[in-house]
Amino acid sequence: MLKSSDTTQTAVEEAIVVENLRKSFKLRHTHSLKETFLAAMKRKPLTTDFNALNDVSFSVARGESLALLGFNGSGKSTMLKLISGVLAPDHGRVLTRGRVAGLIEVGAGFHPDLSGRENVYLNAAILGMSKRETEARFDEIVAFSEIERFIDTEVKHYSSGMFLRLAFSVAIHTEVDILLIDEILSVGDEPFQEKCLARIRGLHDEGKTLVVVSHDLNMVSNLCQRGVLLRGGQIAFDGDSKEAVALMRAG
Ligand SMILES: Nc1ncnc2c1ncn2[C@@H]1O[C@H](COP(=O)(O)OP(=O)(O)OP(=O)(O)O)[C@@H](O)[C@H]1O
Repeated sequence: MLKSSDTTQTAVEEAIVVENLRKSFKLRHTHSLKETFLAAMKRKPLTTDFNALNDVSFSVARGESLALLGFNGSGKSTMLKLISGVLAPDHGRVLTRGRVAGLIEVGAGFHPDLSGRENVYLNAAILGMSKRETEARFDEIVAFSEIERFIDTEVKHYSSGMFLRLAFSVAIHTEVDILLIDEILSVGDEPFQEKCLARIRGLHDEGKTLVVVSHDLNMVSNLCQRGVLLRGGQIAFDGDSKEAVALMRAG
């Protein structure tokens, strides 16, 4: 089923359709009450709109792996948040088909006062899994994360790597059709990164759709066939991921 505020159907093979997307944020120009007051008196604008993404359109076929590339601040994470539905666009629309799991901010769905065990159930529920489904996969999820000893510890005592391990483990053990992965892989140590990459490749082989953001250009161009290069919130290149990386490196 297609998830969208709009009922227009897309071609069957498309997992994600992004149409004329614009997302702007307000930039504040004052940082104290006094400055705000003085600026208001002088009728100076207190904020200006800044387009993090401006008129971006592309689509991702089912089973495709797409790397979102670009320098710091080019709009990659904003794009992932719009695809996952964490953010709403100011203009345009995003259509997705199937279950979307986003690994966007480490531990974003975690409640600090709950234990790892309770958070597994909470996060799995957020990703659309029933309690019974989670119970059936619980041991596998914890084994993959390799944090068995700490599973009953409150997650506020976890390191960022431990957060990542559990969050990643839950996400890849749920029934997903589209997996969105932001830089977070870099939080894990090398052996865990390798294990995650192998699992992500496995999911792709099974036909899942991937959208990956990473500054590890070699890894991402090996993992993904296609690269979309963002520059200043707009698409500068859309094509072979190795070509996109070469263009990015050229500056
Ligand atoms: N909530 C927000 N409020 C204001 N500005 C924001 C917000 N989120 C993002 N931005 C701005 O939007 C622009 C794009 O940010 P985004 O995080 O999408 O970039 P990015 O390509 O993922 O960068 P990086 O490689 O550094 O992670 C940046 O200039 C950022 O400051």
